[in-house]
Amino acid sequence: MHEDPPEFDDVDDGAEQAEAGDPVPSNYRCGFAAIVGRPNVGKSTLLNALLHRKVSIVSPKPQTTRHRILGILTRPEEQIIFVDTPGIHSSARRAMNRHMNRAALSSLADADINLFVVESLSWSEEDQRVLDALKQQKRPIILVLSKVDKVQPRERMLPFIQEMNRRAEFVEVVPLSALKKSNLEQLPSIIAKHLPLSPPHFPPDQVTDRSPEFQAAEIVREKLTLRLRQELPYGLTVALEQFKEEDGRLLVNAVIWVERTGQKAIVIGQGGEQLKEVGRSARIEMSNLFGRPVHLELWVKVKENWSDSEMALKQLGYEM
Ligand SMILES: Nc1nc2c(ncn2[C@@H]2O[C@H](COP(=O)(O)OP(=O)(O)OP(=O)(O)O)[C@@H](O)[C@H]2O)c(=O)[nH]1
Repeated sequence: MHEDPPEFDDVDDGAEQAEAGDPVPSNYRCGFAAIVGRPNVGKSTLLNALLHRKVSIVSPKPQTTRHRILGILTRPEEQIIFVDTPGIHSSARRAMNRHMNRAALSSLADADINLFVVESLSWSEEDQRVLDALKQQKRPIILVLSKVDKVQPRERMLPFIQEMNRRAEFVEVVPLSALKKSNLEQLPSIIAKHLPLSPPHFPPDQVTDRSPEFQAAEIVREKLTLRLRQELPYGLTVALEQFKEEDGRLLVNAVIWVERTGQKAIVIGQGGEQLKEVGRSARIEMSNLFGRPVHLELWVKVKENWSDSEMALKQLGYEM
């Protein structure tokens, strides 16, 4: 069972937003904060909660995020460019998994500060591997202990925090729940202290570097991932064939690429029900995001072993 995604309607956290045209103060700070950790610890949920906007898709299945995604938070005194990264994982046998690890590792090397996300009360060899990679970078690390809403009673956190502090020197340890939006408010100010003095890199109203087309494809992939069981989500990807506006509506055609014919039948479902339901929920989310009606057509096609072919990955839009 998965938890309901948090809502992002006009949340007011009391922080003022910067406006276009405001003069930039000389003590303005701007830089990159990478969000790193093993798969499924809640990195994308954290990014979305910090931005009050969904810029990165979320599912209960590990390895949902496949790309490096920027989420931009602009405030009167700082612009924090968050980098959501794929979960770093040890079994990187397929080309897709190697691409994901590369994307994550290059992000933490480029960041001014790293947010190391660890699920509260849960420590594994995979977490240790991420920490080892982080330590090599010699950048400040904020330890984010995610999903504290699942910890009862809260006192159980204390020995865990002590244990974590023995593993590395963190500039701050922040236990929080991105899902319940608790203890998030202080994080941007803590991060900002470690960013260089610099004018903003992006206009104040820009929230992500990702195009509307990318976001539309990701929405379809999220709905599929939420509905499909077991391994199948890892064997599919979504590519847009059409994304255009006509008479005030958005016309979107997307192809769902799977690796085998048998998978095609599973995605479509009995009597086409599954695909219809995916299309319905994706269309509703796209209409909300783009603020206009959406006509969405989905096609399912087979490209054998696309996830283990560097060439197919490139053709399907994965940066190599
Ligand atoms: N209870 C609880 N669940 C959370 C919280 N944050 C995230 N989750 C859940 O954890 C699961 C994984 O969340 P994601 O944000 O996709 O995790 P991720 O680290 O980006 O995952 P990858 O894409 O695999 O790297 C989802 O089912 C989320 O709803 C939280 O604060 N509390």
